[in-house]
Amino acid sequence: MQGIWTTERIREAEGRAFAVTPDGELMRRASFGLSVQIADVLAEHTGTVSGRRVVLLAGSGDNGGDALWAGAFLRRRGVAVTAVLLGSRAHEAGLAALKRAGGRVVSAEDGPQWIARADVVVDGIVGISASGSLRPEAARLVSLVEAPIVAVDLPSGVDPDTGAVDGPAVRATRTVTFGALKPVHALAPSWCGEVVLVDIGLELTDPDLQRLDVADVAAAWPVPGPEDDKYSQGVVGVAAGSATYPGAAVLTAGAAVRATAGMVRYAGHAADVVRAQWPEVIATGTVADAGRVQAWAVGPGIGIGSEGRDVVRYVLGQGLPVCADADATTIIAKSPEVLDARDPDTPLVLTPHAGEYERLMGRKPGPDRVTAAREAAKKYNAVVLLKGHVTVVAAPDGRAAVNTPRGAWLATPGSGDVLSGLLGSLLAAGLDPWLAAAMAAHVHSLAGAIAAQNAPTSSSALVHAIPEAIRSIRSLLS
Ligand SMILES: NC(=O)C1=CN([C@@H]2O[C@H](COP(=O)(O)OP(=O)(O)OC[C@H]3O[C@@H](n4cnc5c(N)ncnc54)[C@H](OP(=O)(O)O)[C@@H]3O)[C@@H](O)[C@H]2O)[C@@H](O)CC1
Ligand SMILES: Nc1ncnc2c1ncn2[C@@H]1O[C@H](COP(=O)(O)OP(=O)(O)O)[C@@H](O)[C@H]1O
Ligand SMILES: [K+]
Repeated sequence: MQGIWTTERIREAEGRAFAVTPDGELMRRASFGLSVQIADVLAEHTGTVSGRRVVLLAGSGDNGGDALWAGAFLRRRGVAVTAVLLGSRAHEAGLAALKRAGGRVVSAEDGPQWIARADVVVDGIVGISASGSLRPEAARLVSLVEAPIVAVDLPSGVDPDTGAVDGPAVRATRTVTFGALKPVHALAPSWCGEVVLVDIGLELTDPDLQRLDVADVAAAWPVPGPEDDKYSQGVVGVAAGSATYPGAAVLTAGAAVRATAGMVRYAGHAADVVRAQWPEVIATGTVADAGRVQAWAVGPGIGIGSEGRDVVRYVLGQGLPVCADADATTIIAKSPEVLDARDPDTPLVLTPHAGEYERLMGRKPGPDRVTAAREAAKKYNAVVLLKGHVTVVAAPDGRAAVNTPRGAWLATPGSGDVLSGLLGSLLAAGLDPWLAAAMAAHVHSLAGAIAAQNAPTSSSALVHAIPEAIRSIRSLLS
């Protein structure tokens, strides 16, 4: 698991580290690591380092100080460095170091002519003490940049703790952060670009947020053993689709088929279509006739009328783990009494997108999606997987995981149905529901990238890419 810490926790850890390190040492470590990364981006984009031009956009705080010190290190490698000073003041020691090393210092007014000729621009405007989007002077200069941008600690203008952007902000090619990952790095990947973590010796435990490593998913993915049979791996029940939406049934059941070697049962009006597409599925017309399962995936395409409501109430009443998706979330929002059928100790995973979240909570998720997911998890005593470009998974006990996407090809109809089939099969295998949801999101986005290969894809292709995604994850173990 990768740990992610809020800026408040980072500041506390920095305070502890300050107390036991010589003055300026943490910034020296940070800015040296930063200079190495700036040189790397220079080499990647221009082929060389020496003789290239770097412009530093330096704000008034320590973030600007990091940039100025990194500029001084780059001077030693023959880079022409110009600092454009923003804000009311500049980091004194950093400014002196850059000047000593032969760097040029100009005012914001003179910035544009230097920015126009830069090979790389460094965003040292603001770091973890940021509030709000870029101020007008910084925003104007950033809008002129055509060169790749290396962001110091985080892209300025993006909220460090939520990743929200509500005005001008920096879009970085690479973000070089120090000590530990902050929420912005997981929640705003399209603003951060590639994120590189430089160790400056901070000590942090008990992360506020987590992100699954491939190795975590590989280690926890259920694999049949010699003693297993088709039942013992966990039978997943799929209650999805309808005469109007048979595709939802095919996709949800198909994802379960592709994600597990165990049995998949289907119950609903699309039994014939499901059987035709997936002959290995045992399909029946109603949930009551489905036979024994170890978990249910319910909701995609079932409709939100009384029949759908009865289906949701039935599966919630079975004392089994349930993934309630799509129409099932709307039914729960509109008729919360269906939850009375549930034993509160049995796992429930809700998988709303923003619109379904609004129905469940009576308000939009807003810019702080982690808090939004945590609040819904508390309210429903359920794991909540909040869908979007970045998916957040929160448990009622406060654990939260973030899945950083691999592109946006999953924004295609039916891809949520695939996610619920995947998740249902992991619940049936007996995994902790929070881990199951985070793993499903991870494999879903990897399968999306495999299916897409940088071109439009479809949810059917996504289903077929699931084994390849699992194979590539498990290849780590061999
Ligand atoms: N501590 C450590 O151990 C280490 C810390 N390190 C580094 O320090 C950084 C944190 O530095 P920090 O705390 O000095 O604040 P920082 O983020 O530079 O902001 C400063 C000032 O910017 C302003 N400002 C605010 N919002 C703004 C906006 N939207 N647009 C424009 N300006 C805005 C506001 O000042 P104002 O202009 O209001 O006076 C604010 O006070 C951290 O990210 C890392 O890079 C590393 O060296 C490793 C060791
Ligand atoms: N822009 C995006 N980038 C990455 N993933 C996305 C994006 N938009 C949607 N997704 C993912 O695609 C899936 C869409 O699910 P959902 O909204 O339920 O769609 P549908 O009902 O069509 O299946 C979710 O897993 C979501 O996280
Ligand atoms: K920055």
